[in-house]
Amino acid sequence: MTGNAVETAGLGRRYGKNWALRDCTLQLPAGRIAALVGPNGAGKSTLLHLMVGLLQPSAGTVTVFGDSPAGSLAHVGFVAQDTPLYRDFSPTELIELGRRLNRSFDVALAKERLAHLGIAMDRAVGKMSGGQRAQVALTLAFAKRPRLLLLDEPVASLDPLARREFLQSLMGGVADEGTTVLLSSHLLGDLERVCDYLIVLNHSQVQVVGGVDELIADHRVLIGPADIEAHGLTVVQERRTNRQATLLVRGYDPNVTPIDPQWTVHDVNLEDLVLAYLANEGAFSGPVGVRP
Ligand SMILES: Nc1ncnc2c1ncn2[C@@H]1O[C@H](COP(=O)(O)OP(=O)(O)OP(=O)(O)O)[C@@H](O)[C@H]1O
Repeated sequence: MTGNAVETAGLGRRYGKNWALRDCTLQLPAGRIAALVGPNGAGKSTLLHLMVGLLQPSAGTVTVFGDSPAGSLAHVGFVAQDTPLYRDFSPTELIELGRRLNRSFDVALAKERLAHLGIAMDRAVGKMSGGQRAQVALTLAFAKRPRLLLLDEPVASLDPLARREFLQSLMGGVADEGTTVLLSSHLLGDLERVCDYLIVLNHSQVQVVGGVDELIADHRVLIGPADIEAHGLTVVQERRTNRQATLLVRGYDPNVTPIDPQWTVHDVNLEDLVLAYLANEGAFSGPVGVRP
């Protein structure tokens, strides 16, 4: 599938005088598994709620597969942070509800997944553990066979085994169906394993957006003696001790910007990259590394 699953332009949402999300312009290309990361209160849930039309923008626009959020709802699966389900309903009843509400609802997939997870089909979800409830909510979202799956911290309440199972089925599902996924989480290690696109929000604004491979390729860690500089490079994060300097830089190309040979150059991983940007929130006011 080509094109963008989601496009936002100047999107913002305000509560009173405070912006929960501000001037957010981004594209999420179809078929990607995207990580949405940022500190508490950065605006991640707000962005997801705007994408499904649960919130209305105070500024700007958001489209999903070229349509309004309301117009594209049939193609979107959403699991909110608190996995809201009808607490008195059992999985059997929720599956029946899903089938009646969505013509494409995959009853067999839902039943198989819950059986595989050992979840009681006739027990009210209100009596289940938080992790089991999360699994039921995720299963219902999967079974809708959406083109876009929006997940707000879906693995937070899952145990390590369940987390791995969930992430594997997520990758499998996307490979099979071409589903676009946007997944908010604080677990950077998990995200690194499954995501190929990254959106970093910080203080209500987009700080980084782009393909993970392109972003990794565009950044390097330089390590050298404490007293040398890296002239001509964009430094995202700089740490100096008495003996050593460690810089995370963007756009390093040895053919364009020769550096002091005392620097050693190292690759970055996603976790280092995200943490460097989050630690240096003031340095960049708009998105960087935009190469979908
Ligand atoms: N209903 C509301 N009324 C007032 N302010 C709100 C409301 N919902 C969110 N906010 C504020 O908007 C900002 C963004 O909140 P949001 O829930 O989108 O952040 P988040 O990145 O999802 O955070 P977390 O990682 O803690 O879930 C926060 O400062 C929050 O206090």
